[in-house]
Amino acid sequence: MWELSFVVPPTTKRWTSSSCSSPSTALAPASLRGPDRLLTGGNLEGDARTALFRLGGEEEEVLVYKVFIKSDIISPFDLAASWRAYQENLQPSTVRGIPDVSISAGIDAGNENCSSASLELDLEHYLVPSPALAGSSVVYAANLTENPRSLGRTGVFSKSDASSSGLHVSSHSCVDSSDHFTSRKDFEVIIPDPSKVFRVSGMVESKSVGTFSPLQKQDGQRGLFVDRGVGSSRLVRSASASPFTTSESETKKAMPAAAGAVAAAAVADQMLGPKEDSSLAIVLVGLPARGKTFTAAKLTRYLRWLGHETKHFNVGKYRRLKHGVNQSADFFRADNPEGMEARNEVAALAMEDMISWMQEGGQVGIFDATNSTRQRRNMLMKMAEGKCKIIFLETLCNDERIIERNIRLKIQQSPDYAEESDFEAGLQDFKSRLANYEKVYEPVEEGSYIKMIDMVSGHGGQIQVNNISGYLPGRIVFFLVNTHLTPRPILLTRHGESRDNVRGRIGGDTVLSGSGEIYAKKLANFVEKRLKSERTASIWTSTLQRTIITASPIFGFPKIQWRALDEINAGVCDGMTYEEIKRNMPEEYESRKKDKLSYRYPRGESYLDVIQRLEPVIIELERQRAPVVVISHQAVLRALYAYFADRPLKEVPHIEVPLHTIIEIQMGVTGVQEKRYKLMD
Ligand SMILES: Nc1ncnc2c1ncn2[C@@H]1O[C@H](COP(=O)(O)OP(=O)(O)O)[C@@H](O)[C@H]1O
Ligand SMILES: O=P(O)(O)OC[C@H]1O[C@@](CO)(OP(=O)(O)O)[C@@H](O)[C@@H]1O
Repeated sequence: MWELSFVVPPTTKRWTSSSCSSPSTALAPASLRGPDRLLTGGNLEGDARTALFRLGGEEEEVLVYKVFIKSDIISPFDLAASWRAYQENLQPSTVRGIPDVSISAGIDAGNENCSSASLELDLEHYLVPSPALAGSSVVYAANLTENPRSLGRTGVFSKSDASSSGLHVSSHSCVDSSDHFTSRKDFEVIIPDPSKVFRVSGMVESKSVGTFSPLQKQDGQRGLFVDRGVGSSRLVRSASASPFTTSESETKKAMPAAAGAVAAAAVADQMLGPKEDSSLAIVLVGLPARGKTFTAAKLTRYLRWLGHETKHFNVGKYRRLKHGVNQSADFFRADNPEGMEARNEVAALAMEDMISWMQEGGQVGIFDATNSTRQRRNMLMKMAEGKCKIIFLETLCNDERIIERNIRLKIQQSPDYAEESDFEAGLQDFKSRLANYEKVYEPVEEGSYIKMIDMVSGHGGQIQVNNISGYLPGRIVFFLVNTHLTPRPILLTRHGESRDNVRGRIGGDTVLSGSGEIYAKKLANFVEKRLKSERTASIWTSTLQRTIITASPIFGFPKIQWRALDEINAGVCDGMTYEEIKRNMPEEYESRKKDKLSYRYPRGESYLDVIQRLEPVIIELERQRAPVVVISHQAVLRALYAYFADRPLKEVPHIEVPLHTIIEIQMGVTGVQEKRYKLMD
């Protein structure tokens, strides 16, 4: 197989598939690449459609090739890029078939490989078990929240509840337990003259709430404490003359498992002095069945993935443990003093637990309950005073159909109705409970708040914010603005096997092996069949050829190249085998083995770096309403998958993402579900 490249001058007026077969250019520089030879300096000559290569030498050897041109429509951008590349490098253009954004033509009726008539694929036939997310049953998010410590102490806490937490992750983890969880390499901070920057006595002002909090340590404290993005009162000037350093234990406690923007914001906050309280409480507000637990779980997942230490406290879980699962609607009446007292008590216990955890270094606590009266919210604000900043997150929904659907989902999922065999009776009870709440509901008008109004109906939704400032709250708002509930699949796959994969070389930018090419075709068939009933969908690739080539047989969908989807940059190790790294750079090899998550290749990236650059990809995947096929790389897909599967950061570098396998993430009203298809043996 020989590949002919030629360059079209920018003066070419028209260059479409039809003009391709009779080019108006008289002379176009050409090169020819074969399995063992590259011929440059040739010309593609006008109507004769022959490529001539004058090889020089005494005999002035000339090679003449007859050329048959078959081309898709070439965009002006491609043409310009091709010409620029030629002029700059005097080399054959390396511009590959697909520009940054391209819409491939519809399916060519004459092309057997692509026509749906040839599709015999039975998708179910390729299904394989998924390691983390149960394919069919969804775990109710409230069950996965924090286990009550305070109730544990009083002996009310039951063992079965403890084991339900985190079930979908831990039971199938495939993780190397030798992992560590520090990321010091990301925090080498050099500060020119610290004495001019910090003037610290024993107290630090928290400007946002105007309170003063004592420093945790004063004399003799060394080093820079990083607050993971919400500000902290823990920064002090180094007491010694040495540059800012931290002891091992301090580092472990205070350093975020994050890189890039998260780390930069944390360090900047520290250098300028604490602007905010050290911990942030997101307190949910809303009537039952308004998506509070759903939203709390999703936000927890996002913040943890970014490297912020976050916990989700669900007051319902405390109530069930302390008072049992069978409380009827009466328990929730505002004029039932015992019920009110019991509910306030469990709310206070959960808040206490959350604050204790924050005082041990926890960063973001998500406090999930109805918190539907001003009185309840006042109680929480009092408890938080001087300890953490509170932002209320209210979920409002005016669409009766959505509320009805949510109620039905709750009867199916909530442990409150697990023992109720009569669905209709459960429904009636839940509706009375809701009416009890509605009677006394007071929308949030106090403090800092974010209101999500009709965000799931798909139209007319909005987010209102009041008195929100700071790095992390800003990110939270941005995340919430972009999330929705429209069901759609996200298909994640690595590129087909590359030639470097075969040789065991990391990184690089090689084309596909034979079996990689077969996968590309099978993937195209799969995508066509899986998405045939979808109105639209898009294909995202990295900018490396192994993903672009894998996407090339897919027709009919726009293709987008993202640099953010490029494989982890292996820096000076790019192109080496793991064996070569071990032999030639044993220290690097050992460092990576010890802490694969935060190890950064010299002049390259760490997994934490990769996660940071993938944040816009996650936001866009959340925002998209149509299906997306992501064709990317092992490290990148580990990071993306960890977000959807809610896997802890330390597991990310070890998650199994095999070649020639499609991971289908189904986003929907009950959360995230997963299916895996293995297209080749
Ligand atoms: N912002 C929202 N508004 C309305 N419904 C939502 C929202 N977010 C999620 N939902 C839907 O509400 C259902 C019930 O949510 P859940 O979190 O259990 O309610 P709550 O905690 O408010 O009682 C979810 O399964 C989801 O489909
Ligand atoms: O972090 P590890 O486990 O090394 O995995 C990432 C590696 O996976 C590889 C294959 O070994 O990805 P890819 O298949 O995209 O080429 C390397 O390029 C990359 O460095």
